[in-house]
Amino acid sequence: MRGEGSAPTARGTGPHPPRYPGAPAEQPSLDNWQEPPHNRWTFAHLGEIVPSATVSRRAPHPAGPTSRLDLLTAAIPDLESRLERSYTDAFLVLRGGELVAEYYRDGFAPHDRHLVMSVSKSLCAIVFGSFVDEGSVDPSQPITRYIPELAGSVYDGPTVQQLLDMVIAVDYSEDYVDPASEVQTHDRSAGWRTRRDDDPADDYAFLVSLRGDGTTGRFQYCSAHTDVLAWIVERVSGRRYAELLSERLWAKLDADRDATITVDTSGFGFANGGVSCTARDLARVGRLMLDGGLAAGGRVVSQEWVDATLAGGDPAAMDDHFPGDFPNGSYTRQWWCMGNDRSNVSAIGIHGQNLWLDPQTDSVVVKLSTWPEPDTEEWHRVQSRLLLDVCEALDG
Ligand SMILES: NCCCCCC(=O)NCCCCCC(=O)O
Repeated sequence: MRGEGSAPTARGTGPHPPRYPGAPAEQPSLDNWQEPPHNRWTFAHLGEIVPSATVSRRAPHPAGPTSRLDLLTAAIPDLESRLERSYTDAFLVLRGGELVAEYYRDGFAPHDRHLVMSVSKSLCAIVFGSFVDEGSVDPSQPITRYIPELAGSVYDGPTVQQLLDMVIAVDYSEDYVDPASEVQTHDRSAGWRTRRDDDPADDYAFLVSLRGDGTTGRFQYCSAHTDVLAWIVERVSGRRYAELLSERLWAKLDADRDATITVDTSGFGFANGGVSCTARDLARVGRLMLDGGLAAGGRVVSQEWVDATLAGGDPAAMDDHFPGDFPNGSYTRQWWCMGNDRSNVSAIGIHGQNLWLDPQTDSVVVKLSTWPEPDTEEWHRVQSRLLLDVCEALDG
């Protein structure tokens, strides 16, 4: 992956996959995108360079909420008001192949994409699992075997499996509302907030800057770890993460719509939180998990990978902080495992995003929301109570 087409990098983090095959060393940027040879590519990918709005072919949106909840309301009469009160934009229940219920708030339609925040992490893990399956990544190996540029960082020593399970002590505050937190520096490096002069040049450079005390084994939620996973699959394939997410997952879902992922100035997809997609397409991802890694377009990831995810991780590794009331909860391969008697497993994103699996009823529940706060114990409780009530209604 070196030489022609390798993207220039922030010092010490490259090479990275080129934005497009055959791109010269100087990659497309805000300063050169209108010039050849970049314009051949940028004119068809402008959203990666200049913020772009969607011009919907369906405008205006239908007035009022779209709601089909009748199969659940006998068991949960106040379902619609609970969805409203928990700032739901989209809600969907799929049992086997049957669409049992669907709800979209006023102003949000089934074809609208919604930011899924850290649900993106669980999508990344599926892509990552496909690389493990084919033998190009070995989770027992040190992270620096794949990304030597991480030598000297917190990632110098831990294994890939520890990265997947987030059991690395890292100087990274995941306090979303603290301007001094690392998660906000991470956001700025990735183009999610206005840059400051001394910020790392891009997400790769941010990852290289992270430090820790060298201990492993205790769960510490850290969004940066997912971007390292994405970096690893980029490095072993020589392809951009956005392309890998498309080829290895999205293209196999028979999805209604393309998903999107935000990119930084180097074109690196924000694997930990930057995916947007429709509720129905996200439900297709849940389906493939319950179907042992098989999607409409063929096998995505092995049954073994899926089984290991659904089996859960080590509850003893968790701190007391698990979203909702799940004392036996665990985290493995970028999924939250509730450790309850239903064996629920979920992809979770701040502000109320859930891709919730209920193996007992072979059901997937998607809830996409816009809670006014990113992440409070109380909101997680409200959300998980609702999701559990839906599962219990499906039992009946
Ligand atoms: N800054 C970019 C996006 C970060 C998205 C973070 C996210 O969605 N996190 C989910 C946290 C889940 C619950 C964690 C907890 O309660 O411990």
